[in-house]
Amino acid sequence: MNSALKNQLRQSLRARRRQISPSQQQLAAQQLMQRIIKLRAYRRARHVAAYQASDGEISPALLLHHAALQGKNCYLPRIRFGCADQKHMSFQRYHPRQALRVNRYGIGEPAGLRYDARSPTKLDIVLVPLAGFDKNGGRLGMGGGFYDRCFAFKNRKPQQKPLLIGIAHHSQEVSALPIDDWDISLDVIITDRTMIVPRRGRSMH
Ligand SMILES: Nc1nc2c(c(=O)[nH]1)N(C=O)[C@@H](CNc1ccc(C(=O)N[C@@H](CCC(=O)O)C(=O)O)cc1)CN2
Ligand SMILES: Nc1ncnc2c1ncn2[C@@H]1O[C@H](COP(=O)(O)OP(=O)(O)OP(=O)(O)O)[C@@H](O)[C@H]1O
Repeated sequence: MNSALKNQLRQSLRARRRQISPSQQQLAAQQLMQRIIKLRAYRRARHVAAYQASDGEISPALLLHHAALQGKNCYLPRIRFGCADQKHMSFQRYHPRQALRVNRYGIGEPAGLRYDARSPTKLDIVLVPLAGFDKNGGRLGMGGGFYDRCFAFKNRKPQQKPLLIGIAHHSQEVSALPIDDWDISLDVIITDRTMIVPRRGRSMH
């Protein structure tokens, strides 16, 4: 069963990610930002979504800061649980340094009454968190299916916006992930060491 295999891999990759030292985390975040700001897709983007790093994830905070200074609109995911614990995720407008509220997973998300969400189809680029990735654009997430549901439309029309950029520490690469039908694939993967464009990904330069 894929789900047992995925859970096992997820646990070990998350444990590995949590071992990364604070100084290596800082360096990795800088290297990541330097790589992303060179991309044409980033320079052209008006609406950029990322996430609030947690659990040893590589931090997109420097990049979001850069994006805000460039006058781009920034967004963070906000999760919601509906009837029968149905999981939903939206992208809420975010200004770096804005106060965040911690969700049930201990991850900061935009709070407050202003519900300034933008449709996922109207974002230009999304920096996607992941537990593991492979060179084909395969992604292993945290197991909630939040990103898979939110960007399911990309599986039908891969050329459609937004560009999904998986970001990770290089040590999160695995040779081949178990992939299910519903899994989204990444258009490009950027780590602190490299940029990987899966064969069916769009041209990035
Ligand atoms: N930084 C960040 N934000 C994100 C995600 C992410 O992967 N990274 N998400 C990507 O989807 C969504 C949140 N998804 C998550 C799903 C599971 C767990 C998690 O820690 N699960 C625990 C069990 C917790 C519980 O059920 O009480 C675990 O597996 O140990 C965290 C986030 C939206 N925001
Ligand atoms: N498009 C979808 N529609 C309905 N259910 C889905 C969809 N995508 C994923 N799921 C459900 O979500 C659950 C978790 O999937 P999976 O383990 O692939 O999550 P993940 O990609 O690791 O998580 P995340 O995207 O939150 O980081 C699965 O049980 C799956 O049935």
